Amino acid sequence: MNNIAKEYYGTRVLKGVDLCVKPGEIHALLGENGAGKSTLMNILFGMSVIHSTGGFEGDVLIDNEITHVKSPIEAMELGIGMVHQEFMLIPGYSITENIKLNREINKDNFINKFLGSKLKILDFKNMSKDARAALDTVGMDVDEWVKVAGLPVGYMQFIEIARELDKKNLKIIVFDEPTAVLTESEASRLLKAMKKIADSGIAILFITHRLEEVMEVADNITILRDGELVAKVKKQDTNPLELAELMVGRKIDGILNNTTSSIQNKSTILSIKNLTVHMPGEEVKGVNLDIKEGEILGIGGLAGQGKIGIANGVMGLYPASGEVYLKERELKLGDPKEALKNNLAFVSEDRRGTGLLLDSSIELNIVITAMHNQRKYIKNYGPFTQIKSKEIREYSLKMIKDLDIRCTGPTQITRRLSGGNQQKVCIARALTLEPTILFISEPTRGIDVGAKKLVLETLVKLNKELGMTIVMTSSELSELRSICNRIAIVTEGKIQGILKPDDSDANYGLMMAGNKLETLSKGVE
Ligand SMILES: Nc1ncnc2c1ncn2[C@@H]1O[C@H](COP(=O)(O)OP(=O)(O)OP(=O)(O)O)[C@@H](O)[C@H]1O
Repeated sequence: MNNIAKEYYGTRVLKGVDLCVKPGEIHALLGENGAGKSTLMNILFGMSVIHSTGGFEGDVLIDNEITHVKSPIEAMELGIGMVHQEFMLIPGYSITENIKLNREINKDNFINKFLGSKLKILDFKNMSKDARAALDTVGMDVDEWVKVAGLPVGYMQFIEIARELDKKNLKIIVFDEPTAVLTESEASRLLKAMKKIADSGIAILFITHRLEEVMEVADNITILRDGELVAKVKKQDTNPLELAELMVGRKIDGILNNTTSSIQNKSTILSIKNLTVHMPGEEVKGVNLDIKEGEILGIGGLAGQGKIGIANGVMGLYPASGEVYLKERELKLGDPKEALKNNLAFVSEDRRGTGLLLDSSIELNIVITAMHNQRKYIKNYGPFTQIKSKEIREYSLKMIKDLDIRCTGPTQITRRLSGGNQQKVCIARALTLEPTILFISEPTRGIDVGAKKLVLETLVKLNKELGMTIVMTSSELSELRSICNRIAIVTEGKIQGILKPDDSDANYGLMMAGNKLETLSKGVE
């Protein structure tokens, strides 16, 4: 891609960017939230958001030929593939049917010989063979005829990749934060699969915020900042700190280490008893957990083991049974309004379900739930209500600064923000409720290294200054260990045990693999 420039509604978001990827290379594309990575990829894929907003300048060359891709279908025909962050699989279909969707193999039979090709039947044997080959490349040994519904979320990513690999003309494949939903072991399997794919001559464009992964697999790295190309480096000539500094344009200090205060004398604020939650792929099967007032409790564990289901169950988003007590009051399960009424707030792990009002301003999105549920920022004069616009503006500006939301200002509509910045608006919206307990899942998913620290710092600040109890679910152990007082590990839908943030890596590994470590972490519970 040569000298690419793009404007959205008068704002330049790409300014003369070059990106060159060779066959068989793993090329990392890095940049802060809003740096322009997705926009560059949208140009490569010929997405309509680009054409409908005035197109772009510069040239895209594929195999040295200027090729302006007009649509995603054309991109696919040209051998450009994409592994979506939001899985696009059909749950009721088997793995093979998903891999071969729209590229089914047919065979002749007695009837179609006479009545035409429309009556050909599916050639299951050859479809199976192709699916198996693609699954083997990504190192997935699950049966290829198993239904996708109910498989752990970690598997979905591998099926998406297998589907791309099965397209025989694939030349370049874009991985957009592929490990964000994976656990550490799954992520390392994915990185291995990426190397194997690259070895077969397919180029990989790797977008990630995890710099250690870049150091592990990338050959070359392109870094964008504010829509400009700031550096092209070879992996062997750099290190994660330098990459982080190139991305944000300033010195970065290490991940914060919260000096966790003792929770021993604290009383229980939320008591969960025998909770079961029917969340597909994240079933909770009898969780007992006491959450202490004013603590930051981490919930960790491998994908598909149920850690994600706990907050979703308590907040009433999935059918649940068992008992949950807020102090002495029993909460009605299965009703999201009940949770909000009791001043519990939730930042979901599900990016698609974040429910932003995409055509409304950042400031309205930040305050809307608090306005509706708590009558905050509203003044009543008899039958009339007035919105406190000045206070909303001031508060939004503070949130924009605290969470480093990259935008043109509080009135910008959220649709025009990058994915990571939309995430930050969701976090700000939950914080505005000043909840008694904040459930926050995967708080830094999709958020760049610089802003990650800010988000975690904001959580610590709210915990310390307002005494907010926080329950944070994350697949990043380092993140849990950096700010939590205690970390509950979930395996097979139950709490396997509770660890201290400074317990050894080996103990974390053992517990996540399902071992009971009774003698560990005395005094933690
Ligand atoms: N549809 C749109 N309309 C207007 N502006 C947009 C649109 N999509 C993106 N932008 C703007 O373009 C800039 C680059 O955004 P982009 O999504 O490319 O960033 P990114 O590097 O992919 O970020 P992230 O890591 O958060 O996904 C941002 O300033 C964003 O606000």
